[in-house]
Amino acid sequence: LTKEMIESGQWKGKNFKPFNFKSKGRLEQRSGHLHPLMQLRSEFRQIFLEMGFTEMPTNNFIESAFWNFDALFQPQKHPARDAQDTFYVADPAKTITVPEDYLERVKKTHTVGGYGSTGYQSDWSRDEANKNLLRTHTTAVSARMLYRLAQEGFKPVKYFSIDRVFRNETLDATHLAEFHQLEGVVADYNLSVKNLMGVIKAFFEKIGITKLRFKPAYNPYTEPSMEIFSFHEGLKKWVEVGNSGMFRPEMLRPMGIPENITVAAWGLSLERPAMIMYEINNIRELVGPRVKM
Ligand SMILES: COC[C@@H]1[C@H](c2ccc(C#Cc3ccccc3)cc2)[C@@H]2CN(C(=O)Nc3ccc(OC4CC4)cc3)C[C@@H](O)[C@@H](O)CN12
Repeated sequence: LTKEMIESGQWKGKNFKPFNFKSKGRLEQRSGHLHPLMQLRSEFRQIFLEMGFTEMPTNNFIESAFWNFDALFQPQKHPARDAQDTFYVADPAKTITVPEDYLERVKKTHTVGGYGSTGYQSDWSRDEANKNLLRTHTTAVSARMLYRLAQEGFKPVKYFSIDRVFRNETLDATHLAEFHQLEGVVADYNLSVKNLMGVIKAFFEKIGITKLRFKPAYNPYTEPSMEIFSFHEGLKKWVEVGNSGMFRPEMLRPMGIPENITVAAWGLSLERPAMIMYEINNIRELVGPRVKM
C-alpha cells in the first residue's frame, strides 16, 4: 500500500491481509539508561534522603574565594589556593557582594583570631577573598548554608550535597581536573566526634561498607579531622573511603553560629566508588569522549 495507491484510488481493487497489531517492531527498541556515575549519584542521593538529609543548592560552579576558602578559615597563603591547584576565573574576576559585617569578622579571625583562637597572625587581603574561581569542594556550599542558617535563626539541620568540583591537578589514570564530591553536614547542640563517627558508620553501612577505621588527619576547616578507611574484601586491602571532621569555631563563630552548636561533616567522591564497583582502572573509561556502554 503506497501513497500513490491511496491518492489514485487504485487501492480499492486490491486484497489486503488484516493488520497484525501484535507483530514486533523491526528493530529492537533500545531504551535509554543513566550513565553509571549518574546512577550512583541517584543511589547516594536516595541514601542521604532516607537518612533525613536535605539537599543543598549546588547550582553554582563558579564561587568566590571568600566562600570557598576564607569563610572556611583556610589561610590566604595555603598552597591549595595557588593557581596550580585552583582554577581562577578571569571574567568575571571579582566577587560582587559578600556580607560586609561577616567579611570583617572573617578578616579579624584570620588576622588576630578570636573565639579562643590566635588566628594566623598574618595579613588578610580583601582582593584575594574577592577572586572568583571554580569551586574546589562543595564545602563552599556548606559554608553558605551554615551562614544563612545562623542569620535566619539556628535550628538543628542535616544537609548534603553531591555535585561537580574542580581542581587544577595533574591528570593521570585516576585523576581528572574535576570530580563529584559528596558531603554530609550535621549541625546540632553539642555534637562530638562520636556522633560524627556514628553518622559516617550509618552512611557507609547503606552501601555495604561495615569495617571502618578512622585515622587522624588535617583539614584547615575541621578540628579534629579524620580520614576514613574500610577493608575492601574484594581488593583484600584497606581503602580510603573519605575524609571528615568537626568544623572549627574559627569557621562557625564568625557566621553567628551559637557557642553550644557543633557541626560534623564528611566527604567522599563519586568517581572512586564507581571505579571500584564497575572494576574500572582508568577513569577515562568512566567519563570522557568514548564511553563504552
Ligand atoms: C582530591 O581527591 C579528593 C578525593 C575525594 C574526596 C576527598 C575528601 C573529601 C572531603 C571532605 C570533607 C572533610 C571534612 C568536612 C567536610 C568535607 C571529599 C572528596 C576522594 C575521597 N575518597 C573516596 O571517595 N574513596 C572511596 C569512597 C567510596 C568507596 O566505596 C567503595 C567501593 C564501594 C570507595 C572509595 C578517598 C580517596 O579516593 C582519595 O584518594 C580521593 N578523594
